[in-house]
Amino acid sequence: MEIDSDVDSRFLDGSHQFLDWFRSLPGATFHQDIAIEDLRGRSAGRGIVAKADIEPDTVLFTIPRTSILCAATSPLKNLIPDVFDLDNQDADFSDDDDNEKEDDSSSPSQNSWTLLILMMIYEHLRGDASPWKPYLDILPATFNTPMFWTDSELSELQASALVAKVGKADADMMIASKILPVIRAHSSIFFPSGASSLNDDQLTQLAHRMGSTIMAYAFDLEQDIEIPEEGIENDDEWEEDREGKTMLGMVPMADILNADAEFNAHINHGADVLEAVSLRPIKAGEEILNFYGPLSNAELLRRYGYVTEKHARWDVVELPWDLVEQLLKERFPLREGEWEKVQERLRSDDDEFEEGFVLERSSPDPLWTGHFDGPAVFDHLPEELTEQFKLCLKAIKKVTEGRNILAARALDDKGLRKEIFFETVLKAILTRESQYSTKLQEDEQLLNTPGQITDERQRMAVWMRRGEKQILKEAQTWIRQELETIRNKASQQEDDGRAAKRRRA
Ligand SMILES: C[S@@+](CC[C@H](N)C(=O)[O-])C[C@H]1O[C@@H](n2cnc3c(N)ncnc32)[C@H](O)[C@@H]1O
Repeated sequence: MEIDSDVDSRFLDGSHQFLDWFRSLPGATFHQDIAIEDLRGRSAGRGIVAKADIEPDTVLFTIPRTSILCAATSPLKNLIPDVFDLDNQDADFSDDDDNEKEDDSSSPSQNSWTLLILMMIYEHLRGDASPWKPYLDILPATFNTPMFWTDSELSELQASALVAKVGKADADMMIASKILPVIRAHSSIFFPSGASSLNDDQLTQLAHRMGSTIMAYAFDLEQDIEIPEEGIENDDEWEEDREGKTMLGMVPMADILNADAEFNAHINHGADVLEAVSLRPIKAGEEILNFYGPLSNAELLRRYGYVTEKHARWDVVELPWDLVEQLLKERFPLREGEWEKVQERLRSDDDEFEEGFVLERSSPDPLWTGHFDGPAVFDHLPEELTEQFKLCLKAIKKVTEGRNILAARALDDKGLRKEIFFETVLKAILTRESQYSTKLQEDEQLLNTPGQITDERQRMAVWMRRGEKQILKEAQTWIRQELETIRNKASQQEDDGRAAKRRRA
């Protein structure tokens, strides 16, 4: 990547000023053997790199809680207390999973996510007066998340379910209903006399920028109060909350750490400080890496705007039920009107019925050292899919009052049912594969031929869709093996039956 020398020196100045500011915070520490480095050459922005070998359990840096930008520290909370008073709003976002308003981006009530956007906009507009200025200066102004992609860039995602999750329209609605009205109602606070105001378009853009920064940089501050003792297996703490239900904060320095599926550092959350600690020996020159969670590359791209080879182990692909259902309709021809009844029965229990299923490998969580102890393997189909398939057979039997012999037999005979199940899912997977406009080999060739892809967004899109196609291929191989086992077993049973007959004769 070519880097303009002016931009370059501003980038370096930004890092220096930020580090000076950070070091001056009461209670902050920054280990002498680490440094903030320019990693733009590999499209990774800033990162922290070891300058000498580092022992495990070394405190790499310490962040005083007072330096975190969140509802507990932001002066905005005292300036507009009503807006921050979540208890007295229509929607309670505390921890009620069933609260429907929680996802309602058109409701005016706030959540921890929108409040942090407001705090960041406020601090940004304060300019030099903001105590977080050197920190805000190094936060990104542009993003590589698909939210900011053009239609033509988005088309590179092809048939990925990510297309439906980009969420630009929802974000626009959230900004229009929750952010702009608050700023306009308190314009003297956001734009004190002398400060030039921003029009709605400019404010909307600023809110998008802050929202995307939070998505990729903020930490969930409530779940992490306890310091983990024995590593992080089975610990949900990396499942950072981006749905607005918990207290989010911007944590200077902790968010300079890049991350990968194999990592070597962890942020411990203490009562007064947060500490970055090495999990294992780190060699001089190695990047210090955090962990953002067991995320697929599609999810990594959606939230953080990057993809990595190691995260491919958690790649997923969605299989819509419609594809399976269509094949069942062909396999079990029914009389006019009967199929609609089957569909109705299946959907009669809203809680049980699934519109789609996620195909994924079995992949153990990383060890507390940040390593894996085994490969990710495709070795199962979702249980819920097997269950829904069986429910569909039951619905066919019921609707046809037992007239459909195949459905009735498949319900009684587990082996036959399994065979029909795998055959159907295999065909559905082949159809799903054909929804992508290029084949796996073409994507591989694109990625492996130097000069074929010059655009970073295109590279990430091809990388991500190739990962989904790889799962589809692995699923086919696994299902074919399962089918072979089932058929071998059935023919063995037939042979045994014939041999027994001969013996009796
Ligand atoms: C919390 S920030 C980390 C610091 C960031 N590199 C910066 O310059 O401000 C998260 C962002 O860093 C980038 N990032 C993190 N890990 C990365 C990796 N392994 N490879 C490439 N980019 C990465 C992504 O752009 C992501 O949205």
